[in-house]
Amino acid sequence: MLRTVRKLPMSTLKLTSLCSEHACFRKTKIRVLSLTWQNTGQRNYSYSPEDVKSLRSVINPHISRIRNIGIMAHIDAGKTTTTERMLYYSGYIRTLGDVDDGDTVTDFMVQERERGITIQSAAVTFDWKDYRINLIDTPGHVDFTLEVERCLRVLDGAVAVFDASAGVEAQTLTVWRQADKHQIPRICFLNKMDKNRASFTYAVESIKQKLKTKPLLLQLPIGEAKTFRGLVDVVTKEQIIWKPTSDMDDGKHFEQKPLLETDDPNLFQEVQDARNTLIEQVADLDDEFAELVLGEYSENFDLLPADKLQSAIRRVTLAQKAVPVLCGSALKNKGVQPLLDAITMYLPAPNERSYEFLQWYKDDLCALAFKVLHDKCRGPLVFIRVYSGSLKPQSAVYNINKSCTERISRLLLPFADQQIEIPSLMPGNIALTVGLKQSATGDTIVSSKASAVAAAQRAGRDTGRERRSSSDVESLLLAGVEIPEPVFFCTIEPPSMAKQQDLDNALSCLQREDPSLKVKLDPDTGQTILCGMGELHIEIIHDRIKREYGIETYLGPLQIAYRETILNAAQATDVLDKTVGDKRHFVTTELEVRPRLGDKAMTKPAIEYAESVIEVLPKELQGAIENGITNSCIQGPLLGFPVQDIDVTVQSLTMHPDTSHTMVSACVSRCLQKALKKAGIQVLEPLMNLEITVSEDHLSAALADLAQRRGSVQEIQSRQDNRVVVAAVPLAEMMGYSTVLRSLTSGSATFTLELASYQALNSQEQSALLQRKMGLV
Ligand SMILES: Nc1nc2c(ncn2[C@@H]2O[C@H](COP(=O)(O)OP(=O)(O)OP(=O)(O)O)[C@@H](O)[C@H]2O)c(=O)[nH]1
Repeated sequence: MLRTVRKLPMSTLKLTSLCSEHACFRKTKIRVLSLTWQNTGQRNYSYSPEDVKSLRSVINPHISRIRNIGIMAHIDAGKTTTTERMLYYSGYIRTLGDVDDGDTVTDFMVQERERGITIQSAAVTFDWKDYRINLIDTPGHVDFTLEVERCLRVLDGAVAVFDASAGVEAQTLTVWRQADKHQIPRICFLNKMDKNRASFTYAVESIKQKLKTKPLLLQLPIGEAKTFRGLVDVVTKEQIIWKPTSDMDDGKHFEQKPLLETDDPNLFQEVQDARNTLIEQVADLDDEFAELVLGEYSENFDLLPADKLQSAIRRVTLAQKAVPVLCGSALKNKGVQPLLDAITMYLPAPNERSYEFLQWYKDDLCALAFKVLHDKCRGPLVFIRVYSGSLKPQSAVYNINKSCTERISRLLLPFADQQIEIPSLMPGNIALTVGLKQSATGDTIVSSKASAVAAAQRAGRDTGRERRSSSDVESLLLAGVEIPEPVFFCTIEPPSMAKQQDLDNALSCLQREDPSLKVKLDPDTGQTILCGMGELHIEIIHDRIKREYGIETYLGPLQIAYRETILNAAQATDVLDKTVGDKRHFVTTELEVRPRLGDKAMTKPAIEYAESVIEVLPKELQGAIENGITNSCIQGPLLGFPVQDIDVTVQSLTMHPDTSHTMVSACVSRCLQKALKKAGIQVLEPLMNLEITVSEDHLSAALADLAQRRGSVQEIQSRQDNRVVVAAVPLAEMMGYSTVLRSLTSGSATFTLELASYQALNSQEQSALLQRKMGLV
């Protein structure tokens, strides 16, 4: 984040269309198309159109040969650089891209290349040895955490990349927890072993302490920092040394041979000890292996064949009992090929993961749309992962989330800068679809509405519930990712009213790509409001509207998304009596509100009905009442911020038989506002977890600044030569913090900011805020 802005890409040339030739694949046509959205740099790809033949075998590989993996880490740990090396060694690209030169394959958005950070996850498909790897490079910046979680949803395994000089950093913890939630087996890659302060031991210890996991050391580095030149495979006791060749030091060539005692007696002993420890660790976690070790090989672990140990490591990794640890330096081209081998060897194939929902679908199609891209010529391109059944072009599919049937016109496999049109997509695989107009990121796609209902019924039976209605379907199926409420918002205006429609279109396209972006209308001013996860998030959206949609918009000042809650219980009544045409709408209602006590902030009110109401209330009216209550909570009575943590009881409701549901909602909504006002409103502000990594020299300046921001320091840790300050600070005090911290620390410090909770403003702060909002100060 505080890294100096990196160089602009040299070229903004559009990739020329490579080919649209037709080639035969078992009587089926395969077309190779160019990627039109990767329009910011000319790359040198290995697969030329003539190579289409070589792609035939990869179209639908056997499921056991597929690895859907993600690369995740703290910002700047080296995910994109590692991915770029993987693509190079696999033959996907012929020249190595560099994040600092802005010409990597996966960071293809202009903003990513300019800033040197990953914003959108990128999905690339390549082959390593006999395996198909679908790899997703995820963003490290905390504003894009949701993008990471969305991707984790479709991954079978992940590589967590660490900066070996920093160990576990703040964002690593967040993504690690997300991977725990989705039960994703992982491998750790200690990158940047060439850096001055790189320490294998320190990084491993930090994984043990902070991630509370059991690291399995599968490699030991040969040398550290400047002297880092290779590694030893602890399982096979082979040393792998990268030696620059005369013409190019691209890491393609390395020497792999057994490590002998005469090569380096100390290292030999270290490896011997590490292997014994590894065997003991794995035996502790895997009974089958323990039996083997205690039986045949108890006298001499040296005789234990490497493949037996590898199979056992695979089992414990898949069971998430431990995590293999590897090391290297992606930038210096060391350690990436063994990492690729480890991905194929230790991470699961799609059929080795267990998904509860699969039993409900049997062999029917069940797929997840996990990413949307907008292509100017072909409209939305939706990335789909198939879990069961198969997908074919020119077929109708049913989107459960949107309750609509859509048509897939084509299926494309993204391979380098080409897209290969494919005849079908089998379980476990990932591809791009053309033709889906409604589907958005996170939607569940099945073959038809009937198949969704059948799956829901099977699920209902399995869970011992009553037959479910079709409206219950979505709650049963592939759960999307929980989208946190945005903490920042601002108004956005087009240059003229004539451009409003274009802006609305651009925003709806961007929202389909990114569900963490929220757009709403200010009911008082009619202005469009943009809500995002952080300053960077909003900045990037603004920039994309300009560059990708050609609209120069004006953003209002960035504002904090406060919340409102109530201090006491209160009751209110309301009467609505309105005649529209010849119909009289008449409702009376009485509501009670109470503060809800609980750990988790909830913006959705808990709604109950008094006995007397529930006895006479027609079922269909319940929806209208609940809409009225929920809508009223979107805008609190004091400042118009969402109301959280309240319980509502509908004490009474009477109505004239002709009264429309809309009028019932309106009456309930108005009554709730009255009750909230009577209950006394407390404004809550977002409180953030802040983690600053700063050198000893600049620590006091950073702390002094923090004190002026109402920050409370919780802990100061040591991380190698740096200090890590862990603090809680109100978001309102953090506007423009990156600029201030940069100048205070000469650009050497970094920080991450993440929502912790909402805390009450004291009465002084609350009235000052009220005055500011009313324009009185
Ligand atoms: N010394 C050293 N630097 C590296 C290594 N790998 C990456 N870097 C540098 O670290 C910086 C960040 O690298 P990226 O690959 O963009 O890291 P990232 O994790 O993808 O970053 P985000 O996408 O922004 O989260 C760049 O300046 C890289 O050149 C490495 O092995 N050694």
